[in-house]
Amino acid sequence: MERDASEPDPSRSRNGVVGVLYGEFTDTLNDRVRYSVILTESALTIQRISSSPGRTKVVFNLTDCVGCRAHRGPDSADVGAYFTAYFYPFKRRWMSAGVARQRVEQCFRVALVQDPDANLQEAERWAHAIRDASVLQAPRRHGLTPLLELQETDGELTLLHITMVRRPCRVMILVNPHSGRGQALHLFTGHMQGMLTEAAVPYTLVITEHQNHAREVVRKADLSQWDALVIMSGDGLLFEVINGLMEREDWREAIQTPLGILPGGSGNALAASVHHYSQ
Ligand SMILES: Nc1ncnc2c1ncn2[C@@H]1O[C@H](COP(=O)(O)OP(=O)(O)OP(=O)(O)O)[C@@H](O)[C@H]1O
Repeated sequence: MERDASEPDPSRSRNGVVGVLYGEFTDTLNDRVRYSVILTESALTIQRISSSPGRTKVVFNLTDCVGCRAHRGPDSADVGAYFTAYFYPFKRRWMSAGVARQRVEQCFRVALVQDPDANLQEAERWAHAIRDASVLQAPRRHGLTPLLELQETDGELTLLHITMVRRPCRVMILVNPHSGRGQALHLFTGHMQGMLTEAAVPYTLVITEHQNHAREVVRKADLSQWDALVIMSGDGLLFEVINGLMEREDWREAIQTPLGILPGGSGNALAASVHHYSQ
């Protein structure tokens, strides 16, 4: 008898969870600690394999995942490979009632065989699958472009199919190093740079050197090179960037460029209100 397509495929099901991928990997520091890892369309479920009962299962929502990469370990004699997923889930703050996004890194060692290349291939397969699944959970965040497949019949257009295509979101980041009592650049290198690397977002950093520098850069920039302009500063630099865009001959298109603001100033009223209302 043929299996109903709507029924879960039992070969991809473990502990009642239907997975896109299922694997067993070891802890990065201790080979004797093993985890079962299940990737579904919406979550990564990690369970410590242990004979003693207890709450060892952790579920990460893929909407909180910014990226995942496969890599080798620091020891060249190690045949194992690794994949690391980066999550920013909401968590309760220490000694506070509020919640905030906090970074969680999950790294696994893949040592299925003695061949390091085969292990790396498996780690890459996982990293790829986790990235793809998280992109589909948060298409706008990952810069997915919908491709519409249309068919023309007797002058009428019919939509056949929508495919989401991923292309890297290229960002120009403008930082005023004097902003926020000189803290903006430090905040960028200390926090933002790492997150951009984890999310594999290619960016160009512009550190402003004088008043109206950002305005000139934006006025002259080839905007087809960028998917977004992000300002890390107080409110002043954002106004410069908007003025620069509005002074261009192609200002009608230019002002459509997505703008972002990261709080780097002392007051950050605009960044706070924009981010508050976008939640
Ligand atoms: N390298 C620079 N040297 C001097 N002035 C700069 C430089 N880069 C930008 N500026 C100017 O500094 C002004 C204030 O910048 P911004 O709003 O980013 O910081 P801030 O005043 O520290 O922020 P906040 O108002 O929140 O304290 C901007 O209008 C900009 O023209």
